[in-house]
Amino acid sequence: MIKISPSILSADFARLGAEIRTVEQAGADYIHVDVMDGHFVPNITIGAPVVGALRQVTELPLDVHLMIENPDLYIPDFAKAGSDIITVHQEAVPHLHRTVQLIHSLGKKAGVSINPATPAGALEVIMAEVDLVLVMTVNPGFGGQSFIPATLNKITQLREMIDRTGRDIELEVDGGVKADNIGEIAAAGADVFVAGSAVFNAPDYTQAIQALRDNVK
Ligand SMILES: O=C(CO)[C@H](O)[C@H](O)COP(=O)(O)O
Ligand SMILES: [Fe+2]
Repeated sequence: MIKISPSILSADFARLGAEIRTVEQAGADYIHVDVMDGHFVPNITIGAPVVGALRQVTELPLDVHLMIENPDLYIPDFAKAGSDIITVHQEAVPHLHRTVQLIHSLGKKAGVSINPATPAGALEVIMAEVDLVLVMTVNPGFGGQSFIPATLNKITQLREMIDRTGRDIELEVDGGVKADNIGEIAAAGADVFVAGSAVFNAPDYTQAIQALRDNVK
């Protein structure tokens, strides 16, 4: 069973509460929240207060993707605001094991993400500790970009690494996921799919989420 995590980056920020309710009714499994600081990535989005506001309008797990430098400074705020999964970037963190321990100490699931140019092997040692691996399939910073096909092989490698642990680790893919490519991404081994523009730019969110599911064998 796959999971769909609509990214609110492509939602109407002026009507965020209504957008979240609509996408929840449309069959979303998670709500993906993209946090950007203008340093790790060339864009600025939202912070913990917005996560706290979203927590009031949905029961769905909040899947918080931190594209920020020094995440240890802000992880307690995101945990308190009601995040369920907190994902940091391997490239942004000097002491990844310590950061994963911090997330777990706050009672949250810990995810680690890698950029398109970072090899799968960068996660080998931390794999025993994480709950979720997030593979960026576009360069982080913006919604609506095209899937980078060279990342498919990395998804296969990470699936093998996860299976070797024998642990229940989710393999999430983020960037350029559409109904016409989700099948091959799922075949490579991913089981959680972030979809921003594919859902929020569609006229009917229920149909858009169903179209994603229908293309996975
Ligand atoms: O982390 C992200 C960008 O850095 C977003 O989650 C991602 O781009 C989703 O948007 P889309 O599905 O439109 O590609
Ligand atoms: Fe994201």
